[in-house]
Parts: sequence; structure tokens; C-alpha cells
Amino acid sequence: MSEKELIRQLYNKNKINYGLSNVVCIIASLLNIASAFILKELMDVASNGSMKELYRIFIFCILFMIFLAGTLFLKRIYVNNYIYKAVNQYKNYSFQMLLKNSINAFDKEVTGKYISIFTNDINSIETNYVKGNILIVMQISNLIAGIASMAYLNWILTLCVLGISMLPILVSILFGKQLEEREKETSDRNEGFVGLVKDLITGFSVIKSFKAEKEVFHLFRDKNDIVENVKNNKRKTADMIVLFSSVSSFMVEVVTFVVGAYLAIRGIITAGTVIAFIQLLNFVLGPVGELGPLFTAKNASKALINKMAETIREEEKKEKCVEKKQFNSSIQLSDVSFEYEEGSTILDHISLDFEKGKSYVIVGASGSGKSTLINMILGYHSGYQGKIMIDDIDLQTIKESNLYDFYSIIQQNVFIFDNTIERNITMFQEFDPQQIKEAIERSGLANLVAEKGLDYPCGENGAFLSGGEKQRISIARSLIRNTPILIMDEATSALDLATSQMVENEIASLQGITRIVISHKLNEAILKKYDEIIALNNGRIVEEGSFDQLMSENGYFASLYKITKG
Ligand SMILES: Nc1ncnc2c1ncn2[C@@H]1O[C@H](COP(=O)(O)OP(=O)(O)OP(=O)(O)O)[C@@H](O)[C@H]1O
Repeated sequence: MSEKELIRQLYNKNKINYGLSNVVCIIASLLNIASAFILKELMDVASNGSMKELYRIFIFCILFMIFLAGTLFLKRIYVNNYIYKAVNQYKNYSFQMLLKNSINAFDKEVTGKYISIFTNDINSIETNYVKGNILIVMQISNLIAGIASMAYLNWILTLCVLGISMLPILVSILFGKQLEEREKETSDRNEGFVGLVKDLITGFSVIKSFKAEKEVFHLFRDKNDIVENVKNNKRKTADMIVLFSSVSSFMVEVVTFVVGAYLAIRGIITAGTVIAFIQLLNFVLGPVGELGPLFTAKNASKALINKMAETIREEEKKEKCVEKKQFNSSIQLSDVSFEYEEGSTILDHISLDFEKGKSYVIVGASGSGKSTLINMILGYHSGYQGKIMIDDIDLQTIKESNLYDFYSIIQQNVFIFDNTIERNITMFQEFDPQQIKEAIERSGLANLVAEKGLDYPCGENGAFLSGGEKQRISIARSLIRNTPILIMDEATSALDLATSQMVENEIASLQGITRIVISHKLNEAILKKYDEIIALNNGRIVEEGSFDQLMSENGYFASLYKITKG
């Protein structure tokens, strides 16, 4: 993903709006400049003109006003259409691209970063880049037309104005870079702040029940201080630019008036010309003062577009991947080792063969690497040693979206969307009512659905459901997809014993589906249904075999089983 591709979204099917916005802005700017000439004419007629001339100018003024109102009306339509479309398309495209990121790449970033780039950064891009584009064209047109009009009226006074106008330009050059850095710093700091607020709001009940309000407030206050401090520095830099620009603009006005008055006294120009010059000064000083900050702000927001492009850059790698939509024979791990941080091995030389249609249960103490092993198979982690092959194709080369054509995952951490039970089961996709009914029954949801109905709203992250109900929804969500491989990571931990045994038994009895399950609840009847039990200890496979086999060996699994039973 390149920065250019994102910028293209601002103009995609929006070029007519953008072009017409610029045209009407240039016309509006020229009309504003023309008003200086009308003022000059009025002044000159007042000093030594006739009633007839005054009447003629009056009629012209009325026509001029009608034309100006029409132009401003069109400007309002085209500029707003251009901004609306540009921002809308940019946001939609960025989010669509973000959805193409791999889970691995997504997990590496903090959530605060994503929230910040879709809120703070986009607001800044709208103001400084999208609107900035139009303002820059308008100010350039003001500047050119202003200088040309001045030169037409009197070139000596024009040279004088231009010479002294260098002062405000120097100011924006001096402070421009600083403002750009402050903008980037504000965005970076905002990321951490948004992430913290999100955590504190999500963990509100934990904070209250552990009476951690005071400590948590300190965390909030410290991060808030940092963010407000960088914002304050940004404001100070922007205000400094305004301060120097205002003082130097005032100096330009005074010098113009004094030199203009001198030329009028000497009879070189009329009083009307001096008034027109003062009026035209706004069209030169305005752009001189504003163009620098406008360009600086536009460049600063370009840095934010680049940040967005980097966040969603992952997608490019996928182009090189191969298509694989079916699972035919096996998942093979050969001598796989993995570490999250250098020097701390989590999986140690794992070799395993998961055959199509068979069922596997992974057991082991907490922290032995069970979830990491599952995540390796799911392709969440790269940078491991050894090979993971799916039907003789290297997992790392398979297109990520293809993996989910044959994998369904039931995880420990369930996410429930603020929508109905049905939509949380179907994940907003279309399914046959019979398929929905079966998934509900197999996941133990039948009572809940009978009582509340499929249209029952679940609330934000399932706030209106119990932990067990949420977990059953996540089980139904996976079962309904009917994929050839079902992976389950401690999915029944929040369920009561009877329901968890019912669901685990259901999964262990499924026919024709390859199942890889992590379980802590070691139930003999259920464990006996699995083709193979894999016992992990400190990242190594210590035992493999059926329940009876491992019990007769009386080794690691047998002691784990006895402890759990005991
Ligand atoms: N993202 C991570 N970064 C660094 N270390 C991690 C990460 N995830 C897990 N670990 C570490 O890897 C080790 C294995 O964790 P893993 O979750 O695979 O164990 P587990 O057997 O599934 O544990 P449990 O039964 O408690 O869920 C642990 O020591 C854990 O602290």
C-alpha cells in the first residue's frame, strides 16, 4: 500500500467536483478583487464625478452582487461535495485495506493506533489536506490577481508592497518545519492516549471492584498531560506564526498607506487608487500569511496519510501467496521451534501430523505452549524454525483468507458484536434456517433462543448475555460454517460442567471433521473419543497416543489426569 494510492482515493470519481470547486473559488477570488476597483471608481466619482456616473456604477454594483451571490452559492455546493466524497472514500478504502491485514500484523499494533488513525488523523487530513487543497488554490489565485491588479494601478507602490511582504513569508518558512513536527508528535501521542481510554472504559468494572479509581486516574492524568502538552506546543507554534504574520502585515499596511499618501499628494495617483491599494493589500497579505501555514499543514497531514499507508502495508506481501481453498490430507509440523522473544523458547522442535478427519486433543500445564501451537497452525505467527505444511504446501505461502475457507476457530476470548443472536452466529452472512437451527442445538443454545428469540440484542460485546451464553454463540458461529477443520482453544472454560461436557462431547463425536482441541477438563469418556492425545510440557511433546495407551504408560499425561481428577 502506497501513500499515492490512498491520495488517489480523495480524487477517485471526484475530479469533476474538485475541478469545479477550484473554478468557482478562482471566480469568487477574482470577483472579490474586482470589488476593490468598484470602490476606487466610487471614490473617484465622489471626489470629482457626475450623478450619471454614480447611477451607472450603482446599477453595475447590483448586477455584480447578484453574480457574486450565484458564484458563492455554487462554491458552497461543489466544495462541500468534493470534501464529502473525498473523506468518505478515503475512510472506506483505508478500512477495507485494513481488513486485508493479517491477524499477525494486526496483533503487532496497539488498538489505540488504529482508533487514532481513524479519528484524530482523519480529522486533520480533512481540514489540512482536503480543505487545504481548495484554500491553497484560492489563496494563490488571490495573490496573483492581487499583484496584477496592483501593478495595473501603480507599479512603484506595487514594488514597495512586494518588497516589504517578504517579511511574513520569512516567518512561515522559519516556523513551518516546527509545526510539521508538532503535528506528527500530536498524532503519535494521541495513539497512546486513545489506547489507554479504551482500556480503562473496557475494564471499568475491574477498576471499580478493585477500588483502583485513584491509581487509574493518575494513569489517565499522566497520559492526558502528555497529549495536552504536545497539543499546547503545537498551538503555541501556530500562534507564533500568526503573531509574527500579524505584526509584519500591519507594517506592510502602514508602509503602503504612507507611500500611497505621498504619491497622491504629489498627484501621481488618485485618492481612489490609494483606497483600492489598501483593499487589494488583503489579497496579497492574506495569501502571503496563509500560504506558508497551509502548505506546512498539508505536508504535515501527508505524513499522517503515510502513517495510514504503513499501517495497512502488510497486504502487499499476500500478492505472492498461493491460492488454496480445500483441505485434502494433512497438516504436518516438522521440527518447529518458536520464540516470542529471543532466547525464550516457547515451542521446542515440535513434529506432528494431523490427519484429515481425525480428532486431536492437546493437553498440558498452563504456559506449556498449547495456544501458541494452535496459533502456529492458524498462521498467526511467522518467524519460526522448521516447516508447517498443509497438504504439502507451505503454510507461509498460502493466502491468509484461503486458510479460513477450511479453518473454523473457537477461541477462549469471545467477541460478541452489538447485534442480534442470529447475526452473531451467522457473522452477518446468509445461512439456511435449518443450518442455523442445527448449530444452535449442537452448541447448547436451544434454551436461550427458545426463551429470548433469535432477534434478541446481545449488547456491546455481549453485555446482555452471560459468559457461558457468549461462549456458546462462538461455538455455534464456528459449527455453522461446517469447515473441514475445527480448532478449539479452551472454548468451554466459561460453561458449567454439564453444558461444557455436552458441547465437548458433541465436538468429539463430530464425523468427518478434523478437530484439534485444547482441553483442561480431562473427562475420561470424552478423551476416549479422540483419536490422539498430545501432551505438551515446556514447549515439547512429551507423549502422544490414545487415552488407554497413555494411561497404561503411566507417564506425564497419566499424572496430569490424576491431578485433575484428584
Ligand atoms: N504474545 C506473546 N508474547 C510473549 N510471550 C507470550 C505471548 N503469548 C504467550 N506468551 C508466553 O508463551 C508461553 C506459552 O503460552 P501459551 O498461551 O501458548 O500457553 P498455554 O499452554 O496455552 O497456557 P494456558 O493453558 O494458560 O492458556 C507462556 O509463557 C506465555 O507467557
